[in-house]
Amino acid sequence: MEIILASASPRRKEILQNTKLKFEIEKSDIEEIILENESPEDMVVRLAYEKAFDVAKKNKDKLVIGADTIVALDNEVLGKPKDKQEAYQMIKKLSNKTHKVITGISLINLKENKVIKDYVVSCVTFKDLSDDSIKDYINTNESLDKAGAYGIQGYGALLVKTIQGDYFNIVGLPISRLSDLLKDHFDINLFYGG
Ligand SMILES: Cc1cn([C@H]2C[C@H](O)[C@@H](COP(=O)(O)OP(=O)(O)OP(=O)(O)O)O2)c(=O)[nH]c1=O
Repeated sequence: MEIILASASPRRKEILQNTKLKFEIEKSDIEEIILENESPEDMVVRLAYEKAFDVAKKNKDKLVIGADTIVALDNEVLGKPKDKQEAYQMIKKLSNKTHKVITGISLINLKENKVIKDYVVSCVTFKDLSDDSIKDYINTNESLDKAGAYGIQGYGALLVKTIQGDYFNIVGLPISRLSDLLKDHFDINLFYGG
């Protein structure tokens, strides 16, 4: 079965490219709308599904993979900051606390009427950051396209005290869970690619 990753994220592409899987990229153009009274977990699962479904409609015989990542501090969802000022506020909020990074994944093959939805949670504890170190981080310019305004794969690693759970989930694609879902539901083995 041909596979499409419904994502414009270079990180997701890179993580999946570290396996033997052959896939194409086709990005979805859904609007990421936030609904009131929706839990962070429900939200990422819904958005991952909407991204995958948008691409699956145009590719009914293919298997489409969608994902969405957010940062949740208590019950507040931190998505991508709109500017450096908001990025600064987000990092300040995360300082000296533990937050969840949640990635929703959805696998859709409309021909076989299969829709799989799941999510993975990792916990990240930030150091007690000084205002100067937050400023230094914002000046790296890596905040703006990332949930929670940081990238653990870059300078963001310097903000982190500990992590619990799957590192790749924090970067945007929980490859270990995805591998289980592909095997269990589609008989696809990432060690071999097919
Ligand atoms: C917390 C964290 C997030 N991120 C990224 C992962 C996601 O790409 C991004 C969250 O945005 P998403 O909306 O999940 O994804 P995207 O817009 O980049 O790509 P697409 O919707 O086309 O699939 O934040 C990191 O790269 N590192 C981190 O440490």
